[in-house]
Amino acid sequence: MRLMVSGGGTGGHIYPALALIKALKKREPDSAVMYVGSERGLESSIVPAKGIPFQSTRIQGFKRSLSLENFKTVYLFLKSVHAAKKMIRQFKPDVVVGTGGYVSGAVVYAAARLHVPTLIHEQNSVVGITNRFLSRYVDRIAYVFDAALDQLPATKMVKTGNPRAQEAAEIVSHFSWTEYGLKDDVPTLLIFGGSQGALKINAATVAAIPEFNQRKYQVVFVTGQKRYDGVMAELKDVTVADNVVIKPYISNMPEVLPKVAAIVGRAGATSLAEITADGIPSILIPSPYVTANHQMKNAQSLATVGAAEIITEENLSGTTLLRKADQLMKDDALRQDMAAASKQLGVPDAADRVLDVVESLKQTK
Ligand SMILES: CC(=O)N[C@H]1[C@@H](OP(=O)(O)OP(=O)(O)OC[C@H]2O[C@@H](n3ccc(=O)[nH]c3=O)[C@H](O)[C@@H]2O)O[C@H](CO)[C@@H](O)[C@@H]1O
Repeated sequence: MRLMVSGGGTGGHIYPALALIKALKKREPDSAVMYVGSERGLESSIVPAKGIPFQSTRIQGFKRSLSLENFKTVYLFLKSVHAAKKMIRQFKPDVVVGTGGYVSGAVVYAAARLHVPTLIHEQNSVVGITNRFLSRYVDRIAYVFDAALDQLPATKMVKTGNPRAQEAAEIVSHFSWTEYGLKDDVPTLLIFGGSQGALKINAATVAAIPEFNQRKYQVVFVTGQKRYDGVMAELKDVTVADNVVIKPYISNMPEVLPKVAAIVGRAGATSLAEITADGIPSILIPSPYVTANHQMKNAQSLATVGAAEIITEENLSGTTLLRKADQLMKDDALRQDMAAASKQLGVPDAADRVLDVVESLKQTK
């Protein structure tokens, strides 16, 4: 198999693509892979660091208001389609897969124009702008939430789940909290605001730290790479006790997650795929800044079955965060019930399901 994959901008689009590549390499070790990302997205550092062949192109998103920048966006899109066609002619993929983000718009569109079989993966319950555009041109659409069904062409849809769920479910973790200076026999609460960190979650956590210092559980607070210095500056005069650790980013999340007792986080689709694959209880604070409030819908799919609790960003403060965190961390039975409900939603063979679709597309060539 020669597979070209494109997805980017943010971790939620990149990690499913990487999980798919991992599953392909396991199934067909001789397969060749090319990842095409944007020059400035997170993928330009994450993907090459994994030793995966990576090519990039310059691209940007549309501004919602009428703006001259939008002419530049169209220009960069057309230029990227041209560049992607060149990459496709060179690499000669059997199939091209897009996992979302502007860059995948250009690459998958280019592939469809060149009559290379195409598949897109939609992680969310509300379809993103890129996948909405691509849905007219691609051969198949892999999806996670049934809510996406009536937003896309029914004949192309295949339910697969999110490939990252399989990576999370299959990992044999040797991670120890001692690597963070913490203990392995104390329950750990992981707080993180998606792949880039979230200002409001960071502010509430900073406010709660003096109280977390007194708790019998441990707290790992991940700020987001770019927000770390700001958080540390705010905590300049605050004592951070031994049971609290602050990190800018966790690069081995699948290893860390199985050792986590509960999560406080955003409700990005890829995070939720991991959380449910591992069966982890969570307190979700959906980002209100995303298309059609889709994180709230993602979060509700967990909350309605008792797998998660929701705090709206409006109601988020150090006090509300602490109250919910205490409730969960002090009640082992509640955590167990939520964990079981969470696991019910997991799709631990999602990557294989996507690969099956990829293989079937190759046959159509
Ligand atoms: C603001 C925004 O547009 N967010 C979207 C973005 O979120 P975002 O990029 O935050 O995506 P998710 O929360 O879905 O996934 C984050 C990914 O980053 C990983 N991670 C995170 C922190 C860390 O320290 N280390 C690490 O590896 C997580 O394990 C996960 O694999 O893409 C998702 C699609 O999947 C959407 O549902 C989200 O609405």
